[in-house]
Amino acid sequence: MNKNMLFLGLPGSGKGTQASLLRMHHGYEVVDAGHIVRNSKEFSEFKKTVNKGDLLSDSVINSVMSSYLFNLSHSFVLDGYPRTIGQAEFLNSFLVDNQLHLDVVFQFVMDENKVIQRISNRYICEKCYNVINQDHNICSICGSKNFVRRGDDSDLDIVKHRVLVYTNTVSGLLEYYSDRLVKIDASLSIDDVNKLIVDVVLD
Ligand SMILES: Nc1ncnc2c1ncn2[C@@H]1O[C@H](COP(=O)(O)OP(=O)(O)O)[C@@H](O)[C@H]1O
Repeated sequence: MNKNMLFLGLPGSGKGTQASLLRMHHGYEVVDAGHIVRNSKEFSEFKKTVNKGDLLSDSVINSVMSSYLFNLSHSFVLDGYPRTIGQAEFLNSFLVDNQLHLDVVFQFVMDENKVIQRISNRYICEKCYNVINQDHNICSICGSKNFVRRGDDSDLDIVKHRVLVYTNTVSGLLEYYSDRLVKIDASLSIDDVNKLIVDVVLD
């Protein structure tokens, strides 16, 4: 059985790109918290917090994520959830109740200045919010050719704030998951990062 995993890493460190590759090539189910938040019917209520670069409260995000967690069955990638100990504990009790297991936690390690630079140049698909690889002019998920900047990507101060929020919250999670943590150098090429992940998670 393929291993279930969680991605931790700064915004812009390539988590979404790697999750998409695992979905396309290895049939992984991807749970992308940011995507779920931006597509949720309550987004108008969340927009102010999201566009400031702040986290939604644990109770709000746990409730938004619940229905997606209920659909988890086999090999899954969690991207962007959990981000706090409160969320990790909520997830853990859900997994235990449903006889599921989180096998590996990848920490995407990358220099803050590099991710800030990457985010400043990043575009997403207007239709499905997939991150667009700059070499392509068509969305690999839905085929749309219309790309936009994300509200929370467009302002440098907000990007820096998201980096700070990540740095302040991740240390607790690194400790919580220390028994299954694997660090990867996220500044390597997309293919090389993919190989590192695949080597660990595929049996
Ligand atoms: N696990 C979470 N806990 C709280 N808020 C979240 C969570 N996941 C996503 N959000 C909200 O959605 C926003 C966008 O998420 P995401 O696209 O994953 O951002 P980033 O690229 O900054 O990691 C976050 O800045 C936050 O406001």
